[in-house]
Amino acid sequence: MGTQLSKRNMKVKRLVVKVGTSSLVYPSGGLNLRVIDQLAFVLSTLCEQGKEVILVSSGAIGVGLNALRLKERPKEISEQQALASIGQSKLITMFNQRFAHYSQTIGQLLLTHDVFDFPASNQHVMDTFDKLLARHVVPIVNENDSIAVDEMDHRTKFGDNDQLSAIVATHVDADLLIMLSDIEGFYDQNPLKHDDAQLIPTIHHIDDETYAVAGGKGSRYGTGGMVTKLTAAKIMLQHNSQMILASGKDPAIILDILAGKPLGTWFTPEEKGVVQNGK
Ligand SMILES: Nc1ncnc2c1ncn2[C@@H]1O[C@H](COP(=O)(O)OP(=O)(O)O)[C@@H](O)[C@H]1O
Ligand SMILES: N[C@@H](CCC(=O)OP(=O)(O)O)C(=O)O
Repeated sequence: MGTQLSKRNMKVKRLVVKVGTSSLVYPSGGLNLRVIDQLAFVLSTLCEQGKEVILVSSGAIGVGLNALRLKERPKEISEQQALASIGQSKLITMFNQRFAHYSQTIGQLLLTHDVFDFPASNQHVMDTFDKLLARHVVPIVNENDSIAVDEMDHRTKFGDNDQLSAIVATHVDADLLIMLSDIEGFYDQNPLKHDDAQLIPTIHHIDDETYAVAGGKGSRYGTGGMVTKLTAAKIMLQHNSQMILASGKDPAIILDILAGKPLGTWFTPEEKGVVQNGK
């Protein structure tokens, strides 16, 4: 546990932040305006400091459910896709308002998996990211839930935004992926079921043993639970990059993470996992 007290070495120019539905939507269904506003403030501040920031935001279906006052996610795909269409436009409107309050321009990118599979479309989406970042705009990314569907050999779904955020982060060569969830980090057992679960501060390798302690989702809005977060971390490690899993309750945590404070769980290749002792 010695690393808990040491500052992390964080040199980040290009950053991807992923925020899950559980951080954006209250258990009762309403939008968490405080979190949205703080995210807008923190990410705008980082842009002002010259960093390049991409936000991958979930929430389309959760916000759509609330807009129609539905308590349960409908089973039918077309119903879910209609909800995503309603929720995504409300969500981006809210982000637009809050970022505008901090004089920050945003852009919306709704992606499907095939974009990354075909070289020309992959190149185009990369060019779009580059142009937006060069103009100090924050791209806000989600899966295009209203049209994504898998058929035969045509794969358009990512399945979950944890993997989408890692795919985006590796494609744009981000220095760091910060994954904000409803939990402080990765624990040695599911903290919802075990009171004595311990937070693991640093992970260099993900193997079957790591997956064995990853449980399912924590709220009715979450999708993948810890399994999809580990898969995202694995994608980052394979790309010799890093991810920090931390709580999205207070998005100001992003500033502390970038300052090197040992918060959450740091998934990092061994050679990058250097800490500055005593600073
Ligand atoms: N080993 C573990 N460490 C931390 N959380 C775990 C673990 N196993 C299962 N979980 C659960 O995973 C949940 C986070 O996943 P999820 O509900 O999908 O969140 P999000 O909406 O942020 O994507 C936590 O609330 C927790 O209950
Ligand atoms: N694209 C979906 C979210 C999928 C997803 O992975 O959700 P979450 O587990 O809350 O990050 C939506 O916007 O509702």
